[in-house]
Amino acid sequence: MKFTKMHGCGNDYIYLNGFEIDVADPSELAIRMSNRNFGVGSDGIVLILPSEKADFRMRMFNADGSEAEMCGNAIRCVGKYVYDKKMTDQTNITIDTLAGVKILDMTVEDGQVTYAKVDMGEPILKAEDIPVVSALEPVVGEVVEALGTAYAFTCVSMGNPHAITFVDDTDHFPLEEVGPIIEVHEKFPRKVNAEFVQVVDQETLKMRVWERGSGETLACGTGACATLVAGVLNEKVGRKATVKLLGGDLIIEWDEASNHVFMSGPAVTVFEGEWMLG
Ligand SMILES: N[C@@H](CCC[C@H](N)C(=O)O)C(=O)O
Repeated sequence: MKFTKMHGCGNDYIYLNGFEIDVADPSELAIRMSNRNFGVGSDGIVLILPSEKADFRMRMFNADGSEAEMCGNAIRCVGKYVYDKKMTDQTNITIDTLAGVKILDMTVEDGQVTYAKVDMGEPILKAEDIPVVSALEPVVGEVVEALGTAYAFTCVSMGNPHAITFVDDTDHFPLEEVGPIIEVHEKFPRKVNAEFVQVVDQETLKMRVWERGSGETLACGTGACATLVAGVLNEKVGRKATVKLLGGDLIIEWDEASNHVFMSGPAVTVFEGEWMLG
């Protein structure tokens, strides 16, 4: 089975062409392929499929086999995959996800996509739709305790759930200890992606993420979008900012007129391979 390894800011997934192959159990395959010792090694897998609603459809599975509604870094790579492999000759395409149809505007250099801007749609701020158990609306300052410390979270869904808290220093934050506790906290009925964010200035945020189903990753596109929204709601940042992640930078804008969030960032192909284990 042929696969392509790609990343967006170091958030790496294995891309499978669902036009050519039929994957019977993607959850189980995600667990095996993502394993960094016994598999290819990745944060999860992504299936590229035909769609009746859009130009293409994507399904993404975290490293633990759980399916996520949306993935910001993967959707840029799906755009690159279909353009570079000549499955489309358009640089403006639509991709169907469990979080709705998203629109991509791709930059091509020397015949290949290097960068894409994605209309990520409107952020979801209603507690029951995120979902988070909270009486707040929007959910700004929901206190969740982990290891004896109370964290004030702002909760935002970009189709998938995020909980964002602001810290003084992301570099020295004990993410491996706090992240797993927040991910499965009872206030988050569908679990949560947890973002720990340092404000650098009005136009720059630094973020580390503990992803639902994958643990710490080098970047999270939906997480960067949710973080910018949280930054605006907490009056810490303007409506357009650079979100600096361990694996690179994303530019995020929350447009006031449309209420849509736009994410811009790179998409990179690392290698192609053949999976021999069935
Ligand atoms: N890394 C992704 C998000 C992947 C899904 C997430 N772990 C979830 O379960 O919601 C991104 O770039 O958005």
